This record gives sequence, structure tokens and C-alpha cells, in this order.
Amino acid sequence: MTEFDTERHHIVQEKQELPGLSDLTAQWLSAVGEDPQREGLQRTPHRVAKAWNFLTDGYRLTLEDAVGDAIFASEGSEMVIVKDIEFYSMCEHHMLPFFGRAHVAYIPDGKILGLSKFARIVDLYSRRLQVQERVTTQVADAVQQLLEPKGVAVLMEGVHLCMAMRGVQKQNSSTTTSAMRGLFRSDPRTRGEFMSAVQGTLRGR
Ligand SMILES: Nc1nc2c(ncn2[C@@H]2O[C@H](COP(=O)(O)OP(=O)(O)OP(=O)(O)O)[C@@H](O)[C@H]2O)c(=O)[nH]1
Ligand SMILES: [Zn+2]
Repeated sequence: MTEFDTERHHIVQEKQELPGLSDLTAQWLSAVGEDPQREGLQRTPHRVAKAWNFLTDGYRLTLEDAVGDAIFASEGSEMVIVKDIEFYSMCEHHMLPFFGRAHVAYIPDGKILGLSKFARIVDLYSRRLQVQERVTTQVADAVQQLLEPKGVAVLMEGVHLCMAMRGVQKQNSSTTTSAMRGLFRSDPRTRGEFMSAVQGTLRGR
């Protein structure tokens, strides 16, 4: 484990509370009609302050933290696809979860990235208050910036609890967002190869 992994692991362990959040959570409990002093809720503000440290740790990590030194020189220029990366995010409008799968592909141009780092990049941008479109473009832009490849494609499919638990209350709807760069944008065959590789994994197909 590198020094960075140890440090990141520490954040992911949810050991620390976000400063100020436990007091606000106690107020929140009162606002929804609860008694923050009742036995089952006494530690809840502290649990929430730790859980939100994890759920939003993307604000406290940089792209460099997420990828470390895992950029390697390589001759290859075939499409690389990392499929079915699960993500969990919080919508910025209602602060309710949205979650699903991300697929990331690129065509190298001299540089490749350690495969696990695509999942770390997805986590970096998911663990914030977000809209799905922005997570998708931020992941694509990050891969573009790190590798300067011949093309990048990101496809995300998410279920938004703000559309299921409340609001329009649609239980089966999902949202697909995409960001295409380079050859994935300019060459329909490249885009088609990517889409057919990930399509079978989309919900309900
Ligand atoms: N584009 C986009 N919209 C989102 C995302 N997550 C939630 N939303 C939408 O954000 C919108 C906020 O709309 P508003 O009318 O301001 O809020 P609201 O009255 O709570 O809307 P309803 O959810 O329709 O009850 C809703 O249409 C949500 O479905 C997302 O990731 N991307
Ligand atoms: Zn929402």
C-alpha cells in the first residue's frame, strides 16, 4: 500500500466527523419532529457527520490523489473499456441518493492508466453533491487531462431516489448520460463499438 492509499483509506474509514455537521443534524432531527435526545437518536448526529464525510470525500481529494503514480507509457492504441463501475452520489437539488453504473472507455495515445483508477475517478466526482450530467463530463475531462488519449467515452446510468421516493414517484425510470471526446465523438464506428460493448449491461435490456 502506498502512502497515499493509507491516507485515503483513512478518510474512507469514516473515522472523522465533518466539523459542525453533528450539531446541524441534531437541529434537523428536531425540525422533522424528532427528539434528538431519545435513546435511539443520541449518537445519530455523530454517525451522520461521519457518514457524510465519506459520502462527500470527493471534495477533500484531488485528481492527483485519486490516480497516484499509475500512469504508464504504452505502445498500444486499442480501445480499453472498464465497464460496470458502480457509483453512489447525492443529487444537489434534494440531497437524496442517485446511483447506478458507469462505463469508461478510452483509446490510448502513448499513455495508459491503472485500471482501478477509473473507479477511483468515478468515486472522486460521485462523492459530492452532483447532477449526473456533471459527474459524467467531469470523469471524461479527467481522463482526457491525465492521458491525452485519442478518445474518451463515459456512459452513466443512474436511478434517482428523488424521482422514486418523492416528487413524480416513478420507480422504474433510469437516466443515461454520456460524454464523448475525440474519436468517440468524430467517428461513429468507434462510438458504435463502445455502445455495443456496454449496452447489454444497461438496466432492463
Ligand atoms: N438534469 C438533472 N436533473 C436532476 C438530477 N437529479 C435530480 N434532478 C432534477 O432536478 C429537478 C429539480 O426541479 P425543481 O422543480 O426545482 O424541484 P422540485 O419541485 O423538487 O421538482 P420535482 O422533483 O419534480 O418535485 C427535478 O426535475 C429533478 O428530477 C440530475 O442528476 N440531473
Ligand atoms: Zn433530486
